Amino acid sequence: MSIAVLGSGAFGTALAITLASAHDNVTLWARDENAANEMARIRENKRRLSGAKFPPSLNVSSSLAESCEAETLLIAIPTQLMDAFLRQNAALFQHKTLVACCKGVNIESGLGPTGTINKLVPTATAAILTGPSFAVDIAGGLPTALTLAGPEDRLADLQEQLSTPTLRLYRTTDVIGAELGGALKNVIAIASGAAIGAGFGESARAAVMTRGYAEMLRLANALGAKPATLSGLSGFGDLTLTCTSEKSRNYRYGLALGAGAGFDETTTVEGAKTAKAVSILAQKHQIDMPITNAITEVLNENLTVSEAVKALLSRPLKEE
Ligand SMILES: NC(=O)c1ccc[n+]([C@@H]2O[C@H](COP(=O)([O-])OP(=O)(O)OC[C@H]3O[C@@H](n4cnc5c(N)ncnc54)[C@H](O)[C@@H]3O)[C@@H](O)[C@H]2O)c1
Ligand SMILES: O=P(O)(O)OC[C@H](O)CO
Repeated sequence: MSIAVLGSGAFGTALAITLASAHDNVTLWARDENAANEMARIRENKRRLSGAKFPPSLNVSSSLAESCEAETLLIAIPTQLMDAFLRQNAALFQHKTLVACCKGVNIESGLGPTGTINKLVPTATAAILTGPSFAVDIAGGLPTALTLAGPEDRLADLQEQLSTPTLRLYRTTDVIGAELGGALKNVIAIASGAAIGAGFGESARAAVMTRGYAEMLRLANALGAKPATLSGLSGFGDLTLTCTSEKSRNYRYGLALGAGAGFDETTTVEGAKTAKAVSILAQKHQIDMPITNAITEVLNENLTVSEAVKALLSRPLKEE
């Protein structure tokens, strides 16, 4: 079985490293020819995942057509860029198994990664790989468990193909639940970071995480997800990791927001655009998502973090 990882950011590179350590015929595709040549030569992605050496068997290519000859294609580019990427290259993806490896909701379409694949490449089989993991941990061979969600008829084979001795995949057919868990937790991670960055303390962060989880569940239920999926790796598991670790870019972005500090705008922070996309979805489905909406208001510069907290605390008292 051949695998290509499309996108040589931190996550794509980490997945390619672990997959190539366990399987033959793994290719990492980078869109930039110079970057691909350098990675092939020095056996490392210095820019995105410095220090993680490539296994000798990992191929690196800047030819998308060649890379797409693989049977299974993992797409590891940020969510907001997937739409254009799939449109531009749709001819190469027909009848392929496309595994989305990103976490978010598209701000224009309101679709998650698999929804985007299904819309733009309907002949493909769409799956998603998501859950608690930092690229540096996966690439370093540290034990990691993720959720693989996809259609029943392909799922067990895919699970076998994409598992490695250190990367343990759990399967589910609840694609909506898996992708919503990964998308929504990033918004709550920004809120958690903001709580800590503004000096509100760890008890406040626990409140944000718990009430954030409650609103994640409300939206997921309304959109047809299974509650059990949200309590698994792709929901609760990833929420816990992302809201408590400074390795998370979403959490660090929140820290900077809370502290009124600057943040490198070129960093991938999926939760920022996803917050806005989710607020629109919540309004459409009439779901109460106060923390997500507060983050959207802060990002739109309609509220400061302190004003957002005041507004959250002054809501009418309610049952848990
Ligand atoms: N980094 C992690 O620890 C981690 C872990 C789990 C999941 N993820 C998810 O993986 C996804 C990607 O994140 P990342 O950490 O790899 O981001 P990154 O910022 O490290 O890299 C993004 C990559 O996408 C590439 N890219 C952008 N536009 C492209 C296009 N049009 N065509 C081809 N390539 C393009 C960039 O060149 C870059 O290499 C995100 O959804 C993120 O949530 C990341
Ligand atoms: O760095 P972040 O915030 O994108 O988080 C990375 C992963 O999603 C954690 O599971």
